[in-house]
Amino acid sequence: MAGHDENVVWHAHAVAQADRERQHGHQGAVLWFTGLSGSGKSTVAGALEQALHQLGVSTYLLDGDNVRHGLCRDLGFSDADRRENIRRVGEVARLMVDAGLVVLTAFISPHRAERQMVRELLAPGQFIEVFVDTPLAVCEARDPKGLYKKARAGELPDFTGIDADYEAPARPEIQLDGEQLVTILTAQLLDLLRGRDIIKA
Ligand SMILES: Nc1ncnc2c1ncn2[C@@H]1O[C@H](COP(=O)(O)OS(=O)(=O)O)[C@@H](OP(=O)(O)O)[C@H]1O
Ligand SMILES: Nc1ncnc2c1ncn2[C@@H]1O[C@H](COP(=O)(O)OP(=O)(O)O)[C@@H](O)[C@H]1O
Repeated sequence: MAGHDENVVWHAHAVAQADRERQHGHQGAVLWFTGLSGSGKSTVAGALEQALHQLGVSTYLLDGDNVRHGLCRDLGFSDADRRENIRRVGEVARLMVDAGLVVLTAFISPHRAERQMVRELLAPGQFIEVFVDTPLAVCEARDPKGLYKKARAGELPDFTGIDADYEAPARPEIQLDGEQLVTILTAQLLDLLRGRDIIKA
């Protein structure tokens, strides 16, 4: 893969992130949801996006299932491919934060190192790690796509939580109890965004 080219120079544009944020009436930030398959990342991120949209906040939801149909369609689930998946999504999220959006991402993102890599792409306070903490047994019982069943049967190798690692965040900005009602979890996240002055109180 081509690396950084010393002949390519960063161009500072006349309209800056702060100008775009002023126009939106809120700050740009990324809410980085992480958790096991079936923990509720997409569901909670989707409910929060709907609530934010109703409040007039400019949002975008990047979801693993969808991104893997396009931007990351060439990637599988080896450690190297997951890393590249998260790197690309991190870069896209960074551009969207620069555009002044509240970005929600829903990726398993199982490794601490990759989540830290994305954190370091963003300015302090703009990366909010949301750990959707749902026990493996609960995720496995939900199994909406039947993937745990396949993984247990040995038909889906490298499945997170079964035969691939999930490293829980040590210090997420917020840890959600994934067995609580989605409305309660959404309210907790709205409080966090207000408390951090990302959206208006
Ligand atoms: N081997 C393996 N391990 C984990 N997940 C798998 C696997 N194979 C397919 N899937 C499906 O892909 C979704 C996870 O994709 P992500 O892009 O979020 O994964 S990662 O962050 O790169 O680890 C995940 O979606 P969610 O259930 O929404 O998390 C699964 O539906
Ligand atoms: N807080 C919750 N309480 C009960 N069921 C939930 C909750 N959050 C999600 N679910 C259900 O769990 C399943 C997995 O949720 P999903 O959002 O697809 O998880 P993920 O994106 O982490 O894979 C879905 O069937 C969803 O309806």
